[in-house]
Amino acid sequence: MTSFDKTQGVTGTTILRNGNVVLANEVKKLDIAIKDGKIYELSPRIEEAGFEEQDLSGLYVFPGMIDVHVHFSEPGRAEWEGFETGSRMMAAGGCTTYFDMPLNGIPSTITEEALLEKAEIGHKKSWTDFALWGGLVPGNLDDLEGLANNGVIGFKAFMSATGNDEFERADDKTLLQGMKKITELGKVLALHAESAPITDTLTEIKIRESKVSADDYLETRPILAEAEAVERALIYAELTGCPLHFVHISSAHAIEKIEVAKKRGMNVTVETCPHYLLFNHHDLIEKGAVAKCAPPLRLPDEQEKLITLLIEGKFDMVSSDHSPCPYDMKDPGAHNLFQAWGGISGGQFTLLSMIEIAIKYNLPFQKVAQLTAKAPAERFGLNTKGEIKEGMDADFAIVSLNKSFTVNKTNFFAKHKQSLYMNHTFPCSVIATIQRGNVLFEQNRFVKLGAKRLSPISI
Ligand SMILES: NC(=O)NC(NC(N)=O)C(=O)[O-]
Ligand SMILES: [Zn+2]
Ligand SMILES: [Zn+2]
Repeated sequence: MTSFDKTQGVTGTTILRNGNVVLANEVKKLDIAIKDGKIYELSPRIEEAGFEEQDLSGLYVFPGMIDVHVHFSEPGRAEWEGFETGSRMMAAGGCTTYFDMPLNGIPSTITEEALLEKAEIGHKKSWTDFALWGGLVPGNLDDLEGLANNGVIGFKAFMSATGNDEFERADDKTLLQGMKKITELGKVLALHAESAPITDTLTEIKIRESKVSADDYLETRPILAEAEAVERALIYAELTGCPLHFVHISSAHAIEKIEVAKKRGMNVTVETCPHYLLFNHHDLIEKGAVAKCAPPLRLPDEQEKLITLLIEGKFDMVSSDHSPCPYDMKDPGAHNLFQAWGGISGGQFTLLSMIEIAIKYNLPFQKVAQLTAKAPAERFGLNTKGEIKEGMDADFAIVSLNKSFTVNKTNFFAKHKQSLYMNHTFPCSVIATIQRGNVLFEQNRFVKLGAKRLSPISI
């Protein structure tokens, strides 16, 4: 079993030998020389005096995952997750950079002051590099410039209820004015695209009629609610020229609309999450609140459509949307699903999920690397990350296909151990995670190094 030398420092000089390296266009057996945290050389056989060596025969070397969508809820609700456990969990899943969302923490990241406070906490506690989203909410239009000047990776707004009193959804006027400003600031606006009028109205009716089962929950968030919001947002983006990123898209209908916009040359990207690909509405019925999210897990036929769209390259990237909460907010015995927290806890499993899907559907591993690292880096301006090539940061996820991984309470490193993924067996496992040339995680052992907050170099 490969055991990494954890003593090497940032200036560590190491050759990772014989790994199956997942490049942008192929997987190739190569040596990787690391020097001063960068990929110094890539070639079939490297001879460098004085370099440490690690043999990676039989293992796969992916670019460290860049997860653009997590909620660590700190400051203010660190007991929900927090930077310390959240980022450590991500490292255990082969993730070397994450973008933390502006809501669920208190205060929300909707002012310059809140951003700087959160950045300081992240610098102290994060196990991996990270970036921070700013929020667009009613009334913070004048804060957007300060947030942009202090390096937010982009802005996030909700078109439906957020589940969070401290972060209001954006009404149409806020959306339009915000898009105009965000265009001027040269940033991207990420959107939770579900129609508030549709979801709120259908929810009120169900609650009034005391119909609060899993099926009732699904009926309150129909695919049309997502399609309508996507359509409206695309029209506003056409009006304002605002670059858009749709988060956690869950339906083929929404993708149809996004594809038309892309073909018309609009600046729009779209993500989905592994839970929409690996699970479906029957898991909500069977497992209850741990499977509750918004948009909801869809019926099996929609799940199949999403997998087909993924294989066809219609999703730009995949993120976890890790949105955990304290145990009692996901009470498995909750008779009223509507009262349970909406969010899937599983940030550790995105890369493993994508490799599972790649193996099952014969998707080349370079496509997995595109979805989990290259596309996020390119979309959000991280120009030293996202691909294994000379000069880039030495960020890697070392994966074994010869060792399966069954999720349990000891190998799932989130703060709260309830998860939709509990007892799920992946056909692969993360052997080690390396950040800028240093071993962060290896076989359930962690090494704390010190993280960098990233701001986009250019969009
Ligand atoms: N406040 C949240 O964490 N919401 C999240 N919850 C989900 N997806 O169920 C989200 O991304 O919308
Ligand atoms: Zn959302
Ligand atoms: Zn989210």
